[in-house]
Amino acid sequence: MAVMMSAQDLAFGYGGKAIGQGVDISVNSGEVMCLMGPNGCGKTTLFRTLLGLLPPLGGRLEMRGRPVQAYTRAEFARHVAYVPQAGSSYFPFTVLNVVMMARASRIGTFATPSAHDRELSFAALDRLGLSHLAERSFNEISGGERQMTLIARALVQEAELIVMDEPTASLDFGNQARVLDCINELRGSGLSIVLSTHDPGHAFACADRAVLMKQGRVVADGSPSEAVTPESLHGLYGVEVAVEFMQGAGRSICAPALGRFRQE
Ligand SMILES: Nc1ncnc2c1ncn2[C@@H]1O[C@H](COP(=O)(O)OP(=O)(O)OP(=O)(O)O)[C@@H](O)[C@H]1O
Repeated sequence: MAVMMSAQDLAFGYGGKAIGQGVDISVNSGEVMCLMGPNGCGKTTLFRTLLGLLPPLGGRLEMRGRPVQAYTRAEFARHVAYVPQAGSSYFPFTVLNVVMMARASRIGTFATPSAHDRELSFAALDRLGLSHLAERSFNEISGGERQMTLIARALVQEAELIVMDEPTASLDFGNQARVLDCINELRGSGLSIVLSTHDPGHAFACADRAVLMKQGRVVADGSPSEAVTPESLHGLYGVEVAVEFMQGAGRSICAPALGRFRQE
């Protein structure tokens, strides 16, 4: 399998101060990697570095065998798309226009989108079941719809790798499932995806690889069943966690064992 992005002995952080170091990870073509770790362990800082927004403080970071810093922003955007957390929105644009804006990396920032760009944007919305929202204001749709719109936006960028920062954060149960389903569908189409999550069960739901990070260092990296275990999760979060296969869901799920269970 071709390596899409790789980091070797990567150190990353802000203003010369390392938040993480000694990170060796690689994302293969068509692979979904799920990154997890406690608050403040450095997930977002690592993502900013992978996205070329922060310069590496040490080590090597390559996209398709070429240092990330050697790419121009426009060139890089043709390979890598970013899905930020939807949060609150201040985009006074229609959903279709928010998606279409991502075509800028293909057509030039100041070029006018063509009928083809419009068609592609509409098709991406349709693929995620959002076409009925195309003319609605991005400010006036729900958080889940916004998150899915941002995924559609990443798709029209036609990148090979999509980096998603906690794509299920603040989504209700149904929308979390829709986003995970959507990631699974994209995974089948050959795209590489790196996502972060606070629910280790998401690794079983949609990932080929799980990477566990603590205090800026990778402490486990493997298939979800190798890397996500009661022991590794206890080491990561300091709580007892049950990791069990659930027949009805067709995959393993993770649930913290609360006080009542600990005493049994
Ligand atoms: N702009 C910044 N300048 C300096 N330090 C920062 C900056 N942003 C974050 N940090 C620090 O870097 C560390 C890692 O933060 P980061 O946001 O990468 O963690 P995270 O794993 O994404 O956390 P969370 O799960 O809470 O989102 C934290 O100690 C944080 O205080």
